Amino acid sequence: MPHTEPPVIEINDLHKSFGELEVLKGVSLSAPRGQAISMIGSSGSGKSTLLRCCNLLEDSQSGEILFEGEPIRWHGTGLARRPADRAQVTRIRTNLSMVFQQFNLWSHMTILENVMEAPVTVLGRPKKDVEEAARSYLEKVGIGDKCDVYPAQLSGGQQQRAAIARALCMEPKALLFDEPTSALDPELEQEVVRVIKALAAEGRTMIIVTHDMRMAADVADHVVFLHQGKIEEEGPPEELFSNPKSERLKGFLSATVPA
Ligand SMILES: Nc1ncnc2c1ncn2[C@@H]1O[C@H](COP(=O)(O)OP(=O)(O)OP(=O)(O)O)[C@@H](O)[C@H]1O
Repeated sequence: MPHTEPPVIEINDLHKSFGELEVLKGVSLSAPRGQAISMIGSSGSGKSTLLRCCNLLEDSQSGEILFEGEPIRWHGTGLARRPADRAQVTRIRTNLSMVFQQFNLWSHMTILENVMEAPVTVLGRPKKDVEEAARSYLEKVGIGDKCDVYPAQLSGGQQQRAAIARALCMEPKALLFDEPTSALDPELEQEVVRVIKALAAEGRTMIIVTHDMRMAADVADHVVFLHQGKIEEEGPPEELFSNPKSERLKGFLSATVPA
């Protein structure tokens, strides 16, 4: 029998509320290894929440989350449901590196120290090996000459590329991007988009929440359109963007894609 590899991340019928507000209303999503997924949708549709549920930064009230086929174990139900096994959460979280809109670099550390911090302190990897890897990832994202400067000395685009190098240095199974270009001036956006595109071309598993429809189309193998906490439509970018089926997606695209 052929061996079918489980997806890196699989979510089945996930429900998530903040108090009375139900934000995810039964979402199922699968991120097979090597696939880049763009997640689009109006403000408030639940994109960031879904991304944060993937690496357990948010709790959820019902539904399954699996990492490489391994289900998250829960205790409690409803609003009291929490992951039951902290060690499992830590292991999964270190395998799903997140890149945030606001970069979240440590301001008191140099760029090299920022990139080295988690692999050394969280994963306990030897400093010498991590430094070598960190320098090569900084080179890869085009800021190999910025190792010894502090974040405040860099442009937003350079800081975001440093944050991507930091995520890569954890050698994760997937990268989760939460609006990676939204805080950047348009002229700096492109340098970050180029890096993300190169990562997609390498076959990295990625989920990218974005308002940038061009990036969503260029980078992804698969696009998911979220509307009010449900997946309204999904498919390959060439189909979704040129031949949207649902009226909601048509309306969303006509409001967001420049003519
Ligand atoms: N920590 C929280 N506490 C309460 N409500 C929250 C919290 N985080 C998000 N929400 C609410 O959940 C809904 C979905 O938010 P989310 O950030 O996931 O949407 P989004 O699609 O990513 O939006 P945007 O594109 O504006 O970032 C919104 O109504 C938001 O106000």
